[in-house]
Amino acid sequence: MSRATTPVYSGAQIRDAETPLVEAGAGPDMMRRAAHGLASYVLALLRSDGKIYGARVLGLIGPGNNGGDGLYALTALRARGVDAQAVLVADRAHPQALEAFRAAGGRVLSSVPADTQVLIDAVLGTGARGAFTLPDVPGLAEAVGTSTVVACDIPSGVDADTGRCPGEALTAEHTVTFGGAKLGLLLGEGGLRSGKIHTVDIGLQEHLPEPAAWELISPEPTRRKPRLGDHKYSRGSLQVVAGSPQFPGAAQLTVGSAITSGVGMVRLQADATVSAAVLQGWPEAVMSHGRGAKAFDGATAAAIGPGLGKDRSRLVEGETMLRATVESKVPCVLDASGLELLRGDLLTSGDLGGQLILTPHLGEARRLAEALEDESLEELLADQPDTLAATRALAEALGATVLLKGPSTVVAGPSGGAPLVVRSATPGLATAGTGDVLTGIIGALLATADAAQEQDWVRIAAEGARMHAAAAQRLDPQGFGHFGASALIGALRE
Ligand SMILES: NC(=O)C1=CN([C@@H]2O[C@H](COP(=O)(O)OP(=O)(O)OC[C@H]3O[C@@H](n4cnc5c(N)ncnc54)[C@H](OP(=O)(O)O)[C@@H]3O)[C@@H](O)[C@H]2O)[C@@H](O)CC1
Ligand SMILES: [K+]
Repeated sequence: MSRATTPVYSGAQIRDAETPLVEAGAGPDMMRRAAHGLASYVLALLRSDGKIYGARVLGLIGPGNNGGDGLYALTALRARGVDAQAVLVADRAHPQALEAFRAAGGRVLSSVPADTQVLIDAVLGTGARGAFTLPDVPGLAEAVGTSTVVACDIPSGVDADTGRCPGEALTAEHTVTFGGAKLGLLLGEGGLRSGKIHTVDIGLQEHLPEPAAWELISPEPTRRKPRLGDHKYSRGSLQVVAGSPQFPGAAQLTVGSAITSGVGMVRLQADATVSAAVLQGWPEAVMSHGRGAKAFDGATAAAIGPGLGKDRSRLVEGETMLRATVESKVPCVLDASGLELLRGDLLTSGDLGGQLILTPHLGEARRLAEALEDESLEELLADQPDTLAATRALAEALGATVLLKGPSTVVAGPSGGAPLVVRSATPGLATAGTGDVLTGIIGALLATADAAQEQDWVRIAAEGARMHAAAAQRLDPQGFGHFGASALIGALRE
């Protein structure tokens, strides 16, 4: 993997890597490094907030090693003059860490002081099992609202493997995590509760296995740039089947975002009204008059689905085009109503090919699972979805690449390589039409790509999601959500 990506591990992978080191007696050293990393991070937060000496920090301490990390971090903070105290939420705490904390003058309180500036959540880490109930500590609920919550390793209540929260959970603005980023910090509800993630090296690196996933954090270096000598055909041409009289805007957004993402030519197959509307905004778009597979001649990729709605003739055109791409193995992105074309043999072949990229949101993925009559997949997509496992399972069942949209988008190929994750936690993206923009971006990337293998399609789809999220971030850094899908197109240029 390139440096554009960083590894992400399951909680179990991190624990398995730690076990032999703990058995060899390195546990205390690792805990000291973890605590030092956490204390340094909190000190930096306090410094940026004005002062360190006398600043009020409270550690919420659980019964295991996570609580031990918290207590050692409080001890280190005390050495720097921070007024760091603890509340023990269980009837026991890491004995050596508690002793060190007390020896440094730390006190165990029975409530959370109202003037707490930073609240360290060191209740549960990777040893959490089953549902969590928030501790009944006076002042805690208020402090959660007024102080900066920093999670030690992972917010308590979040499952480190999946991001699921089987019971209650704490929400952090920052998470200082040890040894490697955990899936639970990125995925599902965990992705909404972990805030900014900072990883501390505790000496595990060489003991870690292949990661369970990779996070794409900066532009994919393999993305094709125009070359001297290129012409409009050599730069790829994208065939779009989008829009219907009811949803002409979907075609505009798909075509416009494809053009803006950089492709030799974008051709649209649509009726006269939709074509006219698109041409007004995007005069460089080319209208293809052929019908069915004929319109597809010479295109290097296709984008099918946005805004076809329930329009029968448009859906038939979409299906003809989809079959043509699957048969010829030409890359294609399928979204929105296009996903409903996956019926009969298209649903059950199990071998559509990695070059076909499906981009469902959770609801669309659930409908696909239902159509597949796959109960275990439905279970993975239920109330608290396991988005990583679900994306992999859906990709495997259909034999296609699947990009499951959400606050963290997951992309998996059909034959089980490590999925890519893109954090797109920009709530402003939750508006009508932003999915059509993503389809256009991925279509353009597919049309211009020098791609041939499964992992290439996974990377292209993830790069599309990253560009989409980065555009939203540029447009709306404060997260007010004051933008629509068309504005996103204007913000695509990096
Ligand atoms: N291994 C290492 O050397 C290193 C580990 N490190 C750190 O240790 C953390 C892992 O520590 P850990 O294994 O002690 O587990 P931890 O998360 O503290 O919780 C276990 C305790 O919680 C309890 N409990 C469980 N579920 C519960 C629930 N739902 N609700 C309530 N209670 C529940 C459980 O009780 P039990 O089930 O045993 O009765 C047990 O007492 C890891 O995240 C990292 O921070 C780093 O310092 C690097 C070196
Ligand atoms: K924690």
